[in-house]
Amino acid sequence: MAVRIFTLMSNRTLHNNLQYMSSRTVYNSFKKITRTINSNNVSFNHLIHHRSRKQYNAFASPKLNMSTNAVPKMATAPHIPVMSEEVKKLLSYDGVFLDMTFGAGGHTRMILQNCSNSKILCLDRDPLAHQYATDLADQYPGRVIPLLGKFSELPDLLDKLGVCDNSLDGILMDVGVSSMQFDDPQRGFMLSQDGPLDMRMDSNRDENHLTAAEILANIDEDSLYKVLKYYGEEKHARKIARAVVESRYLLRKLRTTKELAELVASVINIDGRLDKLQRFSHPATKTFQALRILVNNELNELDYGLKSAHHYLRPGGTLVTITFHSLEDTIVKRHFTGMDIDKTPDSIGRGVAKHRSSLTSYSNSEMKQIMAKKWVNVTKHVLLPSDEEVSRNPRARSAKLRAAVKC
Ligand SMILES: C[S@@+](CC[C@H](N)C(=O)[O-])C[C@H]1O[C@@H](n2cnc3c(N)ncnc32)[C@H](O)[C@@H]1O
Repeated sequence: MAVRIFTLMSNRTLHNNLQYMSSRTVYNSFKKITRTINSNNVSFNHLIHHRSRKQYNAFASPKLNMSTNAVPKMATAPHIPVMSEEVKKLLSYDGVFLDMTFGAGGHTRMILQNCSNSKILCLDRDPLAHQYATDLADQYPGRVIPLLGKFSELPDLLDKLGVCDNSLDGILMDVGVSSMQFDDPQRGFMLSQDGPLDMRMDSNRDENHLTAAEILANIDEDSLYKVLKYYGEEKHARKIARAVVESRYLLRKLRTTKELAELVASVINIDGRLDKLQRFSHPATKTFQALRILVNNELNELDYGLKSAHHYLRPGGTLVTITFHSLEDTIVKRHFTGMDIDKTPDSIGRGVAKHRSSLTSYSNSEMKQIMAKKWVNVTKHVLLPSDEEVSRNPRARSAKLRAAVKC
């Protein structure tokens, strides 16, 4: 059986994505990773775990008196929506919205309650989140349309519903992993508790979607090094990549989060690092981040999602994005500033410098490119969560919010 790592990923999109990292070598390494994984047979026998579902039912239950202003408690809320007040201000008008990252529906619920004539299309790639959206649709008849799929599947899903281009009034993308995904050891994102090394946001939705364990069992050292270096910004990428490959000969294949976390900790030989809040962070945190991005093809998906958002928003409609690490924020920034995303920053700089030295003004084609602006930024600078929010919900600490209106 041929196994594809990146479904629906054209070479062009992959190429564009990797340009963000300003490195041609990463692109080449990914071609190699894709080839390596294409040539392997794997089995898919993971089950979807519904533990978090119970939490959600408790959270969504009318008995808990879910008002918009109520801050859900950690013990009951499966995911606390980040920068909700800021999102509320930016999307506080009636219309048809698209929540591209429904999760546990915290932001959607806030929009439904704040804008009583609004309707919301609710997309998520995770079947568990989709089930939550279906439950919410029962609570708000005729106002919520649940959609199961990835950003790259959005055009097909919207086509089936007859949603036209340039028609949506507002879109939200709160990218990354939800607390339901993080906090369930069976999903494989967690460092502190053992579980299968899975990391697929889609669970078993696509039988060709490889788990982290399957990738680690097949990837070559150089490709893994590049994944860890660019997606994880991991200083010890080379050592870790070598150890993972060598472990195949010494141990049985890496199968659990604990096995990987221990291997990384033993290799880089530091007890831990401090995060932004000066809290202990496990030495394998960056390795886990890199793998998660790879398993879910997150940067390509984000690039595709931003293009689709532009396509379906009406002129004057607002897109709000929340990202959680610099690689994602760079992609959003480059879309919003209209930087030519097929060019690296270096090549743009060199091109302009060369042009300026030979001519005193911009050429017609360059001028057209400047005029063809797609977005106008609503927020002058990136918005960050307040100290109060971070102390209430430490997971908000690295959030960055940007908003732009479609031209
Ligand atoms: C941070 S959570 C969103 C939380 C949500 N705003 C809330 O208030 O509960 C991110 C969600 O986006 C989903 N997601 C991430 N990448 C996606 C993609 N490419 N396509 C569709 N959903 C995606 C994840 O499955 C996850 O449920």
